[in-house]
Amino acid sequence: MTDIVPIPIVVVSGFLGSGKTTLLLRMLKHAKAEGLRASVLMNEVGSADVDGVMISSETASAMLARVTEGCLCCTKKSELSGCLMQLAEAQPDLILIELTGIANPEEIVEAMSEPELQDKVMLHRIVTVLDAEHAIDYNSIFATDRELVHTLRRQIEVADVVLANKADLISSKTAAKLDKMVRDRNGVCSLVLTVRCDVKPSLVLEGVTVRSNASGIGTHYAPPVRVNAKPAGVVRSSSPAPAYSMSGTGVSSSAGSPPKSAFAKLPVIQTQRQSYSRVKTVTIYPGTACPVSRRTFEAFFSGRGNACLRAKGFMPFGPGGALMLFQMAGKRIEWQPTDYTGEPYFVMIGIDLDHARINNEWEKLTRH
Ligand SMILES: Nc1nc2c(ncn2[C@@H]2O[C@H](COP(=O)(O)OP(=O)(O)OP(=O)(O)O)[C@@H](O)[C@H]2O)c(=O)[nH]1
Repeated sequence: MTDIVPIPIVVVSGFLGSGKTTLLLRMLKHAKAEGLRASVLMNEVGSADVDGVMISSETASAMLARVTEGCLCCTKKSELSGCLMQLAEAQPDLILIELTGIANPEEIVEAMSEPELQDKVMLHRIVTVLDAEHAIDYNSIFATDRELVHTLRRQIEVADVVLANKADLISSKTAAKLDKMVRDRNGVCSLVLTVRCDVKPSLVLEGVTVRSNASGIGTHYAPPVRVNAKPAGVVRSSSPAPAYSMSGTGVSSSAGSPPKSAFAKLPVIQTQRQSYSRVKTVTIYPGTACPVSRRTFEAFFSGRGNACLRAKGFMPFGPGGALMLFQMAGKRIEWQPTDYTGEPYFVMIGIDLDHARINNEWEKLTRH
């Protein structure tokens, strides 16, 4: 007998700039090498979709859907089921969802349980990427935004896999603190220290196989097995030993495969709250002949504290004015070459960002 098997979904969550797109790119590369057709749903809290530009140049065979200007877990939740229906129609072997850095993944799971989606898609894994350099301090840094603190906590509590990413930037002492912080919140997840999300792809994609035909009939996908029967909202402290741990010098793995999503069939908590309250975004289009130097541009973001948690965009600071991908995460700035050929722009994301003030400051800077 053959069954129509729902398409597995991997949800990638984690705070702004932690490394979600880095992980997504790795998983897409792996999927392609394995002959898996992956579709992607990207969500950006602002109006400009920098990550979507990076993903589209990486995913020749995949279908890409984008939701911008809001968070799929709250303000844009009503769009999620339509997007997933659309992506499912193309019968990919896998759907990857990259959430905004301020999204609560449990809300996505809730939306997936809508009747029209139930036999089309199923949760495979929730993977949360942490910025190992800063994650321990989030509670104190964001103390004034209770919704955000709750969201960041839930990102860890409901994850099947937690990547403590940016391990190149932390000491072993910080790694030990991080290990404890994650384990206090989630005793069952696989927890791995990573640099640039370099993780064994099987930890995320094990069990995902090529669907044998376009209708999905005859696939060998094994449905998730719950490893934890406690209701959502309960901190899972006593639990089976994780398949991977973060102790010692880094990753260690034990025998056996990592668990399928523990969260797939947990009772859903109906929550009405927004996942953040004070995080705002500003997008600036400086024009093709940007009148400031790269150094002045970089200085524009410094000293802003929580008012600039993340910035990214495309600016003409490459050789001969070529566009470069600009990334600022955790106060660190990176520049990379890009295929993007559109108009230069950058996005700033921060707490209580004042749109008019940022615009004024930018204009003032460019007049000198
Ligand atoms: N030093 C260091 N930088 C990293 C690592 N992983 C990612 N980055 C950099 O961190 C920045 C943010 O990475 P992304 O993958 O875009 O993070 P993200 O979570 O998708 O960001 P948003 O979706 O915009 O919130 C980029 O400049 C990356 O190159 C790492 O392990 N170490």
